[in-house]
Amino acid sequence: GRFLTVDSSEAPWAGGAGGAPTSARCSWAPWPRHWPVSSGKTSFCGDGKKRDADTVNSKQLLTRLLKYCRPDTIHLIAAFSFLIFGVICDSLIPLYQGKVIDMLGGQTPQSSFCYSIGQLALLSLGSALFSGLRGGIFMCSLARLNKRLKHLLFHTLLQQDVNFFDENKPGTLSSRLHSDVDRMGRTVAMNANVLVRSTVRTGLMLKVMLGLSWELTLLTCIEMPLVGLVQNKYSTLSKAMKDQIQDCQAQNTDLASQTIGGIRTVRSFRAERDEVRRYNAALDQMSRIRRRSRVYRAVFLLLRRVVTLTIKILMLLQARSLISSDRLSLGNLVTFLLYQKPMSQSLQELLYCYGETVSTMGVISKVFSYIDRTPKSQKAGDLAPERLRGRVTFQDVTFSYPSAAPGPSVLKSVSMELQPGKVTALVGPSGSGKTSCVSLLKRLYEPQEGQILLDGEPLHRYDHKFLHQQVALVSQNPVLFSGSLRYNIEYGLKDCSLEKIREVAKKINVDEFISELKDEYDTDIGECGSKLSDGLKQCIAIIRALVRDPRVIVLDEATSKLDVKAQHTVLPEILSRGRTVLVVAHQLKTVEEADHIIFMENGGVMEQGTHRELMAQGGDTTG
Ligand SMILES: Nc1ncnc2c1ncn2[C@@H]1O[C@H](COP(=O)(O)OP(=O)(O)OP(=O)(O)O)[C@@H](O)[C@H]1O
Repeated sequence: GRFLTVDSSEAPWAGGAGGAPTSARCSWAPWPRHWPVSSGKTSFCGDGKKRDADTVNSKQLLTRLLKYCRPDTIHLIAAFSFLIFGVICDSLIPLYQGKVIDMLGGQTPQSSFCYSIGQLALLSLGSALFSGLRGGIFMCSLARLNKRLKHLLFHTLLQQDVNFFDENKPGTLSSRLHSDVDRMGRTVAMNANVLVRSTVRTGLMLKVMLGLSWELTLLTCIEMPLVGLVQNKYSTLSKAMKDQIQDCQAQNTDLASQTIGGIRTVRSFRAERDEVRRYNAALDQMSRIRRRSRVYRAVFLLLRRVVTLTIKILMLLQARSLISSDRLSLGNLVTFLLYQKPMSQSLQELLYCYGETVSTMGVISKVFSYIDRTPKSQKAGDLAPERLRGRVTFQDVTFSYPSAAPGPSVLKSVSMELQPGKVTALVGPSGSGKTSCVSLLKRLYEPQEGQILLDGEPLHRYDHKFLHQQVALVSQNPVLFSGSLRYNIEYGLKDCSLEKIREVAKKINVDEFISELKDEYDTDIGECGSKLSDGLKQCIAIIRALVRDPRVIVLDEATSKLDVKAQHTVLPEILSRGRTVLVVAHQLKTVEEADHIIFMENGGVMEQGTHRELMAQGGDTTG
């Protein structure tokens, strides 16, 4: 019935007599007034100004996190009420147990004994019932909070500019989205839960214990500051270890998913052993960090145990003297001892919770920094004209990838024009900047200088959806998603009928082939289209572009995997309706039929003209 759903390795107090808050991070203060870290670098000994800033920052982060719980306010009020009732029952149980033990002597009438047993049973029942209700409601609220945060983070991630994904690896982002958000939710739920439960319980128990023996209570309370001193040191080390483990975990996830995702390449190069070795090396590094972390933990636990045992011995000596001087009955001693363990557990829970919160601050601040990140690219406008001609103009475009090291620009003052109803070919050797031009045309990046115009208007003035519907790209290796053929074709379109898809498929001669498949357009294509041939993948990508009826279509070696017959069927359909067509190619001889050819080299336009003109000027430098 405990809501504190930290797994046993993380919640050491749950481990019985030997349980000690291994991660409780620092001082003996019952509740944190100063979070020692937010960025993960500061310790208790940091300078005052930095600590104040961290404190404010941490408070803001926690307050903000709590705000996300608002939709569950009613549930949380109910859960906290059950929590308080449960704690009251819990705290009274040892008192009644002591009473019953004192009655075992034989002088007490049977009816009083039965009455006390009844009270004890009622309290136990109440404790179990309230704890169960509290746990259930808290769990539901936590699940809802997690869902809310994940939804928000995923939504924000998808809004980011492409450069953000160049800088952040998919494995790291996925780890933030899943494990970090889970941890954030758990921290806030645990904090609130433990704070209320342990504070109420500690207060009630302290009152009863002081009534039984102030000397023994004092000894019980001395334990905490002593343990706090040891924990203070341990917390700093443990925090650094946790950060390292987290980074290492993200790297390992990345490595494994890259290898599994690229299994075909791995297999074809017989690189399985190398990959296993690479993964093993990563695991070894992780083991080394974990081992060091376990050693710190073992030393900490040992020191803690020594303190606890010393206090226990002192308490037994004191109890003996109290009993022999008739200032304490045996029943009262049993009651005291029954209180002592939950009491120190409560304090440990508070400490653990404090430590867990402190170590989660870095995670919370990282997740919020993603949620708060505003895309660096210019906001899209709302231009969506009914008629678009499709004239594209590059005006003195200079561009470097933001994630690249400083160096010469990838595109240097590129100026060119793509005319409606004409096929323009962008030709050049590898690395000359052709794909970069296409990426800018699709507004995946923004040029640092110059601008790109569509029908005379800068691209950023167009509505985001409209622009991507009007400017379609078909690449050599189109990215398809797991799901059906139809899902992939109508990807991102809300109102695409099967008839429309069929119509386009017929025009490029693949409808018959698809209709012969078992589930026709609902056929599952496997992960990333792995069940399709490369040629069919390109056909699907072409249909996906054409059902949008774009005015500008970019073919980045898009028909390279189609046979000659298929190419001759597909191309007229692409060129129809007076579209602006941009074909990207490496060699002049593959674009003989283009109306206009732009030859690029080293990020600049070297020459342009018809095929005949360019051949007359010296031909294809790429051979
Ligand atoms: N995401 C990126 N981040 C940093 N640099 C990049 C990125 N993509 C491409 N580049 C660099 O930009 C330059 C131009 O690359 P681009 O892909 O535009 O050339 P390309 O002509 O299309 O080559 P290819 O024909 O081989 O596709 C290259 O030096 C490349 O290394």
